[in-house]
Amino acid sequence: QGPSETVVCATRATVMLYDDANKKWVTAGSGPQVVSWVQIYHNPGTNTFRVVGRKMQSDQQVVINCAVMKGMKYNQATPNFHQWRDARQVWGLNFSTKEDANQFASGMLLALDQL
Ligand SMILES: CC(=O)N[C@@H](Cc1ccccc1Cl)C(=O)N1CCC[C@]12C=C[C@@H]1CC[C@@H](C(=O)N[C@@H]3C(=O)N4[C@@H](C=C[C@H]3C)CC[C@H]4C(=O)O)N1C2=O
Repeated sequence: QGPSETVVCATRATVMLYDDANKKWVTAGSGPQVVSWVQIYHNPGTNTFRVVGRKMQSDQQVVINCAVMKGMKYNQATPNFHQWRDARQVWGLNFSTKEDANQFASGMLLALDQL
């Protein structure tokens, strides 16, 4: 979180990327598939939002740092799996509970609404 950013929402999720070449989902980041702490940051100065996720393990590896683009379609494919496209790839969030999923989705929809 930068100095001028506030946190819109924060949940646990496994961050995934769609490997278009092999038509399969892979977990983002290196090493074992672990749950990440995924936050949406807002920079009120520039009115921009980004999704930042860090693995909930010792190295806190950043596995997603993705701008929320105006007009982006946030697809709640299932109650526990939500996905969206950015310029280069498709991101997926696998939530352990519907509550976590709803919490994140409401933060994302709020962000999209303010762009
Ligand atoms: C127009 C457009 O872009 N459409 C996109 C979706 C989209 C629509 C609108 C706006 C943005 C976006 Cl992103 C599209 O369809 N996409 C985006 C890339 C992938 C996919 C294309 C084909 C495959 C077929 C199966 C399906 C899929 O992946 N389902 C999941 C799934 O198989 N899994 C994941 C969990 C649950 C399921 C829901 C966890 C791991 C794995 C598993 O269950 O083991 N697909 C997609 O979602």
